[in-house]
Amino acid sequence: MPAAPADDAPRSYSFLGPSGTFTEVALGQVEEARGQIWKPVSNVGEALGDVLEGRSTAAVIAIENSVDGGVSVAQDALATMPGLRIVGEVLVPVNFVLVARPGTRLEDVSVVNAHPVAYGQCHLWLDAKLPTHGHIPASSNVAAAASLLDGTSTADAAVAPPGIVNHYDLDVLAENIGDNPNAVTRFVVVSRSREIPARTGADKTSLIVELPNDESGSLLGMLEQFSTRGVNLSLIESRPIGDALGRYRFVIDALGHIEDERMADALLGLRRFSPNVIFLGSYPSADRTAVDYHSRYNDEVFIEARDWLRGLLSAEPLDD
Ligand SMILES: O=C(O)C(=O)C[C@]1(C(=O)O)C=C[C@@H](O)C=C1
Repeated sequence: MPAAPADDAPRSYSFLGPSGTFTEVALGQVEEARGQIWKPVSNVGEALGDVLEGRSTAAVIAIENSVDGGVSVAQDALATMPGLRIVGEVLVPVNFVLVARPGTRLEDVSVVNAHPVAYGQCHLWLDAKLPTHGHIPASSNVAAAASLLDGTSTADAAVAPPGIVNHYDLDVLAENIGDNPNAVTRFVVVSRSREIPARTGADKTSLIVELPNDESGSLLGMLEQFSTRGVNLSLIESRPIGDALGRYRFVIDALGHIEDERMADALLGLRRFSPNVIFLGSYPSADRTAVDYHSRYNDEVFIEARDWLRGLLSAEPLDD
């Protein structure tokens, strides 16, 4: 295992680069990262590898977009790289421009370079304005834009964040090309620390859960672990496990903290039920909205019920 850095050593944060990405904007919202080392990397796997192997204290990665859904590359990496924990989340409003080399006109564009998640958020506009265009996937939108100028791209244009013109000498062919003007991307801070952020009352718990094989109703059985404890979910997505057709794992965000009795009890239920539960972390939710739940799922109600059971088992004489 890599040696732990000294307490006063500068901390390093890996993020999808180069400079100018939405991921960098997200990192800017992470208080602990201010004044620390920011390390641009080429992809999510490299960012998480940096954390696992001790080259970085933490990584910031995109995990969910309000238009395009879960970022599957990030979900799959978290499912298959044991030892990582989510310790925080931030939300970034996203919108996009189409940029090209100076002098290019919109009608000259036949191939567009874009990160797949950004492309998924702009395809209505692109299909309407450039119906015959082709798409080349990029590692990030800023990398797509930069490659138009360094001679490495065969594309005519790139989808990029609006601030791109502050970094590169490119023409903006169109603004606000996102399909939804209110699009938001959710980013998570991933670390190797086993320390769970303190409970705030406005928390999320991220999990990956597999279902028992070939049991009818097992999806319902998994959901019941949450519903019978009054735990609400804010995200549930299936991702293929990859070893056979029809085998999926579920990526879940549940509202609450592992120290909430109802969440702890749901986790115990999941652990008994599922062949594989990965606890990815409990952390304050970005919108700081207190978790709403019925009073019958208060901590006190769980504690009282446990005391009642203990009382039934004890040899103490009954009170009159
Ligand atoms: O960070 C960036 O700017 C990216 O290009 C990556 C990314 C992503 O990975 O989802 C980030 C946010 C946007 O929603 C689209 C793309």
